Amino acid sequence: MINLTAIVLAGGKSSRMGEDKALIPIQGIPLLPRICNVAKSCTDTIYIVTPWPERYQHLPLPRCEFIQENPSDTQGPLVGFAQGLEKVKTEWVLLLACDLPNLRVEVLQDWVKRLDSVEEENIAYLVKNPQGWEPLCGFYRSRCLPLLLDFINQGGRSFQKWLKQYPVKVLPLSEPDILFNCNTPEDVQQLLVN
Ligand SMILES: Nc1nc2c(ncn2[C@@H]2O[C@H](COP(=O)(O)OP(=O)(O)OP(=O)(O)O)[C@@H](O)[C@H]2O)c(=O)[nH]1
Ligand SMILES: [Mg+2]
Repeated sequence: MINLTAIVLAGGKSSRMGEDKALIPIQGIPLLPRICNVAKSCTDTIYIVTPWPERYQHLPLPRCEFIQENPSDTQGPLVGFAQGLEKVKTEWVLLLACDLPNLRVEVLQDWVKRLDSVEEENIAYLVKNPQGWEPLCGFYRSRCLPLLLDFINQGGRSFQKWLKQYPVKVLPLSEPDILFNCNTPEDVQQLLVN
C-alpha cells in the first residue's frame, strides 16, 4: 500500500440535514462507515475526527481510530483537519468529508496511483470546480501541517483562502457525480430515487 493515511471529518453540525448526517443510512449503510469502507481500500490507517466518538462507537469501523475534538469548541473542517494531521506519519493524507455517498473504490484507487506524478512543490492534489477547490475529497502532503497551523493561528478558517497561497495540482474528475454531497433530506431522497 502507498504511504497514505485517511482523515475522515465527522464533526459538522448537520444543520441542513436536521440530524447527524454521519448516521444516515444509504442502502442500509450509514454515511460514516460507508466512506470509511471506501477509504479502507487504499490505506490501513483511518482517523475519524469528531467531537462525539461515543455516537459512532456501535458502527462497524475497522482500522479506524477516533481523534476527539473539544465538543464545546469545534471550529469547522479546517481546524478538524489540522487536528487529524498532527497524528499523521505518512507522506500523503486523503481528506474526506463523511457525506460523500457516491465515492467509489475504483475511482479512489485510480487517484492514488497518480500520486507519484504530483510534483514536489504541490502541497495538495484536489479537484477544481468553477467555485474553487474541492477540499474535502482529495490529497494533501503531510508536510503542509506547519503552513496550516500558521494560517489557523492567524485566524484563518477557510480552505479556499489557505489553498490560494500555495501550488496545488488539479485532480482530474471524469464523473462529477462522484463528489455528490449529501447535505439535506432532499439529497437523501434523490439518492433513493436514482
Ligand atoms: N471534525 C469536524 N468536522 C467538521 C466540522 N465542521 C464540518 N465538519 C465536517 O466537514 C464535512 C463537510 O461539512 P458540511 O457538509 O458543511 O456539514 P455540516 O457542517 O455538518 O452541515 P451544515 O450544518 O448543514 O452546514 C462533513 O463531513 C462534516 O462532518 C468540525 O468542526 N469538525
Ligand atoms: Mg457537505
